[in-house]
Parts: sequence; structure tokens; C-alpha cells
Amino acid sequence: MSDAFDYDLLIIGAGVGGHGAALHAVKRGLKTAIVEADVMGGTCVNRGCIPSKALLAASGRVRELRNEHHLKSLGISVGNVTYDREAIADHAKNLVSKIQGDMTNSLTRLGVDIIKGWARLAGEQKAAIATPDGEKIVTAKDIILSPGSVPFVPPGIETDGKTVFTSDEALKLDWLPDWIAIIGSGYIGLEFSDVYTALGCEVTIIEALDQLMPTFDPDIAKIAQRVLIAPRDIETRAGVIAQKVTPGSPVVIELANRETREVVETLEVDACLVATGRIPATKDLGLEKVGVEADRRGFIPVDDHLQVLRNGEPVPHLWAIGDATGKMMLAHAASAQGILTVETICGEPRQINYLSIPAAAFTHPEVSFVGMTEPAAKTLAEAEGFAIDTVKTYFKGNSKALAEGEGDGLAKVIYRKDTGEILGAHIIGMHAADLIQEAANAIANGQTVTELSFCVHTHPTLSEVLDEAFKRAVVVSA
Ligand SMILES: Cc1cc2nc3c(=O)[nH]c(=O)nc-3n(C[C@H](O)[C@H](O)[C@H](O)COP(=O)(O)OP(=O)(O)OC[C@H]3O[C@@H](n4cnc5c(N)ncnc54)[C@H](O)[C@@H]3O)c2cc1C
Ligand SMILES: NC(=O)c1ccc[n+]([C@@H]2O[C@H](COP(=O)([O-])OP(=O)(O)OC[C@H]3O[C@@H](n4cnc5c(N)ncnc54)[C@H](O)[C@@H]3O)[C@@H](O)[C@H]2O)c1
Repeated sequence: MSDAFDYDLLIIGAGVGGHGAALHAVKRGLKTAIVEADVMGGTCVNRGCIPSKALLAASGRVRELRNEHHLKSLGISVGNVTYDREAIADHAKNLVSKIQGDMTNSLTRLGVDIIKGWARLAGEQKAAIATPDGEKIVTAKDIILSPGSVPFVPPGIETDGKTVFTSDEALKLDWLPDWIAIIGSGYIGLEFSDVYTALGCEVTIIEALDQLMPTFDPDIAKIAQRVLIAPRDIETRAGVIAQKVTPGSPVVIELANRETREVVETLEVDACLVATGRIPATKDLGLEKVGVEADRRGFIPVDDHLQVLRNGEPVPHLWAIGDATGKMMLAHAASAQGILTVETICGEPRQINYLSIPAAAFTHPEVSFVGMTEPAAKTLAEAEGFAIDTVKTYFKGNSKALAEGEGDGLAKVIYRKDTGEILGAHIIGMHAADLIQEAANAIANGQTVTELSFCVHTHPTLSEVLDEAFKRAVVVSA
């Protein structure tokens, strides 16, 4: 370590991005400190992935046990299934505190200094941290900014945290409204509609774009509509914006035409979850002290190595990772960015292939994807002058899925016709979030459908859904 600095590496923000970077930095022999203004673990551990998956796990069980028809097909009948809302909420709360503790311990055990307080850049290689004991100036050879993101609430929508709220409050499951409107049909909207309907609430999903689940591949969105929306107590409004939302009892929601902004309908519901995206938490980070300007939406500009840019040029020794870079708002993406940035700092530059990073919605059944949708792949193919092909396989043709009585589902693989290179894979069905990893690894390693078709998959497993797709892709292109 250089004696000129307090640390080799200072990380601002102890979310999954900062945590991943810190663990890897220690492995690389860097003297490391991490600053956290709030609770350790950031969004994912405290207000995101972890509590939401705990709620989805518990409510998913309720849904399954109440599905008499499904259970009967397996020869099972159960009596009246009840649940305890508070106990489900406690399951999420306890899991959060366990993982938060484990995460903090992993840092202290490895000798990472944890500094509690709000950090601002105070110049190059320097931060001023407002700690409970006063301001502390810390110098470091390299600084990684990992301040994450916060919920975005569009203008006109007023939240009170009780009747109109974001995921931050929804995850506490303080009460269950009879009728809840969910604004936004992205990941948060979909996952919460799964939780609420499983627990017996009526849901109205409001989506500004013309189609629900606009980021999904169209074939997957079609099936998602059939299995996740249509059979449930869900009404939908697409192509309209929630223009004005007033908390209270009832909550009043004005829906307006997206183009003309003319009010087309007024809803009166018991509660409203605002799930309209997230914005970077980059205010008051001292970016101006080093002459860096966040972009129009507040994201920190970075180059391909995640080095922060000032007027388009990299700022020496300053890096940014995670949600605040706007690359991909996913926990594992933030963590991967942290690890790769440490590698780059250590003189072994690495870049992320974002097309190989999978994503999943943990609904019942799950939805997952990696790489491009079919329309995106077509656009690329036209621009670069190659042809694409797609192959679809169905869970209803998979022995394990049928044994489970879970025949609803589809896997779709998009690949280059000439080389067999995989451009995207999309799955809806039981355990889709786990199944997608094979396709993600294949994209990361540049494997073709032909190579994958020779990989042996365990029988009978759900992994054979993709196996079948790879084998059929080879036949199709022969
Ligand atoms: C409801 C919900 C469910 C989600 N589910 C999933 C999922 O299943 N899978 C998935 O991959 N992703 C999921 N995500 C997204 C995931 O949580 C984020 O992508 C991830 O947390 C981003 O990590 P990060 O390290 O960039 O930032 P964060 O986790 O937001 O952490 C940033 C940390 O920095 C701290 N901080 C900010 N500014 C300062 C400062 N100036 N000084 C000191 N500390 C500061 C903050 O207090 C915070 O703790 C979910 C998100 C939500 C909201
Ligand atoms: N399982 C997961 O990986 C997971 C789970 C939850 C959240 N997340 C992350 O959190 C981030 C935020 O999730 P999200 O679902 O809030 O955002 P999102 O960007 O995925 O979806 C927001 C949706 O709200 C719609 N919308 C915006 N303003 C509107 C308005 N006024 N009226 C009607 N519709 C409106 C948008 O068209 C969009 O479809 C995502 O980027 C995601 O990466 C991930």
C-alpha cells in the first residue's frame, strides 16, 4: 500500500455492489474501507431482493396449497389453508436481519474497515464523511462510488407511506388491502401482484405503455399474460398513465391518456403501490468537487471499465458501479461490476458482457431471460447483415414438469443461423430463474447451440427444456 493514502480503496455505499467489490479487494490484498450512511446491505438486502423473495416464497406456498384443482391432480387434498400476515412479514424481516448480519460479519472478518456516515467526494482521491462523531477526511488511492438507487415516484403521485407507497413500505406487509392498484408492470409490479393475489387481494395493474410487461420478449409476455394475469383476481389498464394519485381512504387515482393527458377514468381503491422504476441516489455525493456531472437522469457517467467520466474523459482513480451507473439495475450485475472494477484497479482490466447477465422475475411460475429479445435480435441482425432463428420448447413436453403438474411454460432460444451463437434465451415456467443460468454461461463463453446440444443433461429434470431447444436448433439449421 502507498503510505500517501489512508487506504488503497475506499468504497462509498455498502449495498451488494460495494460488498462484492470489498470482498474482492481484500482477496487482491488492498487495504479497504467501506462507507455506509444507512443500514448495511443496501437495497437488495433490506428493501429489495431478499425481503421480496421471502414474501414471494411464503405467499407462493399459500397459492399452491389453495389450488385444490392442482393438488387433486397429484392426489392430495388439504383443508382450509390460512396464513398469518404478521408471521409472513416476520419471515421477511428475520431473513433481512440474518443476511444483513452475515454480510457485515464477512466484511469485518476480512479486515474491511466499516465507516458509518454520509460520504461526499472532497477532491480527487479524497472523501469527507459526516460520521456521528463529526466529519472525517479519508484519502484513498482509488475510490469506488456505489450509492445505488431509490424508488422513482412520478410527479402528480403523492405517497403517504400507508395507503400510497413504494416497494420500500410494501415489503413490510403492514396490512393487506382488499383492493390495491399497482402502477407499473415491471419487475416490482409483477412480483407484488403475485404476492397480493396469492394472499387474497384484488389487484388492478396500471401500465403506461400499450402492452403489459413491456421489457419481456413478446412470446413470453403473451404466456405471462395467460398464466400470471388472466386466471387471477387482476384487472389491467394498459396505455394509460396514473396522472394523479391522492392518498386516503379511498385512494383516488386519475388515469389519463398517455398522449393527450386527458383523464379517461378515475379509480377509487384501498391502496396503491407505485412501482414506476428507480432513480440513482447520486445527489449530494460531491461529484461537483471533482468536476463530474451526472447525466440528465442522475446516473454517473462511466466508460466500459466503469471509470467515472468528466467531460467524456476518465477521472483517474475514480470508479462507479451498481444501480447508480444505470447499466443494469440488478444485484448480481452490481456485484459483478464491483469485482471487475477491482480487477481493473489491480492492473488486469476486465469488461462486463451485459448480454450475458441473466434476470428473473420470481413470480409463480418464474420468468427469466438473458441477452436479447427477438425484436432486438432482429434489429441487430438487419443492421449487421446476418440471419437469426428461434426455437421454442414447452414445459408440457418435459417429464419432470409433468410429474410436478407444472406443464405451463415455454423456453425460447434466439440464435444466429450462420454460427449457432446464442443471442438470447427466455423462459417462463417452474424454476425458470435457475434454468436460465445455463444459457447465460453459454453466452458468456461464446458457446453455440451445436456445442450445447452435445452437453448431457440429467433426466428427468427441467434442464431438459433447454437441452431440447439446443438439440432442435441444430436440426432446424442443418
Ligand atoms: C423490491 C425490489 C426487489 C428487487 N429484487 C431483485 C432481485 O430479485 N434480483 C436482483 O438481482 N435485483 C433485485 N432488485 C434490484 C437490486 O436490489 C439492486 O439492483 C441492487 O441493490 C443494487 O445494488 P447497489 O450496490 O448498486 O446499490 P444499493 O443496494 O442501493 O446500495 C447502495 C448503498 O449506498 C448507500 N449510500 C448511498 N449514498 C451514500 C453516501 N453518500 N454515503 C454513504 N452511503 C451511501 C445507501 O444507503 C445504500 O445502502 C430489487 C430491487 C427492489 C427495489
Ligand atoms: N427480480 C428482480 O430482478 C427485480 C425485482 C424487483 C426490482 N428489480 C429492479 O428494480 C428496478 C425497478 O423496478 P420497477 O418494476 O419499479 O421498474 P421497471 O422500470 O421495471 O417498470 C416500471 C414500469 O412502470 C411503468 N410506468 C412508469 N410510470 C408510469 C405511470 N405514471 N403510470 C403507469 N405506468 C407507469 C413503465 O412503463 C414500466 O413498465 C428494475 O430496474 C429492476 O431491475 C429487479
